[in-house]
Amino acid sequence: MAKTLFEKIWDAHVVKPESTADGDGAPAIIYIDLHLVHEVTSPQAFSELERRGLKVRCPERCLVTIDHSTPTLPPDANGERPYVTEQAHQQVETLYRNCEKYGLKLHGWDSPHRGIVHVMGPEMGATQPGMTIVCGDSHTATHGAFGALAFGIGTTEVGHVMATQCLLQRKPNTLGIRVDGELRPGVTAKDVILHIIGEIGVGGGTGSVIEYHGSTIRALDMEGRMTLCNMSIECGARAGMVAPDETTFEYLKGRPMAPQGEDWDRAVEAWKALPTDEGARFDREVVIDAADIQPSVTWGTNPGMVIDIRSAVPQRDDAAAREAFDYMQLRPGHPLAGEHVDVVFIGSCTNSRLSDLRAAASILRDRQIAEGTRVLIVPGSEATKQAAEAEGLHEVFLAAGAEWREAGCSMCIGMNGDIAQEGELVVSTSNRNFKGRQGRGARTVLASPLTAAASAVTGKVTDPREFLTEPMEGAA
Ligand SMILES: CC(C)[C@H](C(=O)O)[C@@H](O)C(=O)O
Ligand code: SF4
Repeated sequence: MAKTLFEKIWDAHVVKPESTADGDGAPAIIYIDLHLVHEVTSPQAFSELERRGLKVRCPERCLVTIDHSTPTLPPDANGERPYVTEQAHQQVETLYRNCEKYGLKLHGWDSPHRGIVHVMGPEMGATQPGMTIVCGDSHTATHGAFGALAFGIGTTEVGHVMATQCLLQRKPNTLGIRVDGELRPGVTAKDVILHIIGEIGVGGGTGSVIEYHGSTIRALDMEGRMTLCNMSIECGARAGMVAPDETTFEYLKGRPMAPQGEDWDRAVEAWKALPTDEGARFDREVVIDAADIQPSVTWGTNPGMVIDIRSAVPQRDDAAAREAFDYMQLRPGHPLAGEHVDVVFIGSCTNSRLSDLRAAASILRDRQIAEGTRVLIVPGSEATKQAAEAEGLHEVFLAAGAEWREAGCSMCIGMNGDIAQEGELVVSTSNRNFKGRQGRGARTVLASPLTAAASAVTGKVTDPREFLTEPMEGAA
């Protein structure tokens, strides 16, 4: 029978199928290949292990790091890290202690790989096609870019996976999102996913595993595919995935945790069998034309409130829109482009990889950031930071007047103290624009790294095509 990518991975990992015998049916038990762990959602799970006197079943299947509560400013003269609160400090210290106690390798401050868990997993080659991957973190969907089934779990489940390497799950349904055609100049993977969420809405993927396919998706590099899959959760999907292909294999080859030698050849053979079979059906399908996608931004307080950057904020009069207009201090029918920008944040597991930093640098090179705008650029991992510095990107950023920080989640969520002030407008390459996400009263506009960099230069929400040297195809 023809199967989808999702079905192949699901079937290969079922330890015990869902029982439908008793009406409700017990969920399936599935095996987990890789468990990503960070300091925020692990403490209770470790406490539970301790309470029950259990061990971590497969320490070698855990990839552990610190990312959310970590300061992005360097240590002081005494080597002290500037933690925002003692609680943030303790969260990190607790993970150090738990890793020691349970025999887990922690990519802590001294690791050259440390970073946002969704950036470092792929970078290390830990994320591989065909795997089941979980993390106590909603943006685990990022790893689906490799043709893995990757999704976020709750803290209780983090404990289950630690103890058993298995998880109870109901089989989700599938949603195919096909995007065909060439992207217009200045349009990036971030614009594709913002456009998709704008089209299908924040509930458009609820309960589903999305497979992104079509010629536009095939043409994306791995970092673009990660950006795309990363935001799947923002339309309510359980996971997002892209079938593996040569682009995937080329990215993974030679990475520290990827298979080597003959194992590599065997792995690639197996991975080639993963893509959705001809004739396999998704439960639902959405089709998008790449030509319809423009640089996109959010205007409201959820990631589905999206407009083409040249459009006016919609003339909506429903309760959600009114609340959003009020919080965002925007008026329906007026353009968002041209609004004063207080802060630009380039970072997060959506857009903090080398290609994102290069995109930002392509606009910031030999330019200055507008007066009255603060720009924070935070690489996703220590390895990304090193790679960016090796090609001099940090010099471009510093010369433009931006701040160049240590790797971590930073202002995506502000748990480490990197926040915007009340009322400030932030153009942010992250994935959530909820009220207060980037600081109490801070107003978030989600955008691509190109749009963020263009807005940094002008100090206003700006169409990045104003900075492109190529002809502005489609621009009115
Ligand atoms: C802190 C963590 C549990 C949370 C998540 O689940 O995604 C965070 O990463 C986020 O992006 O909101
Ligand atoms: S970068 Fe943001 S979205 Fe990603 S894991 Fe960290 S807080 Fe969550």
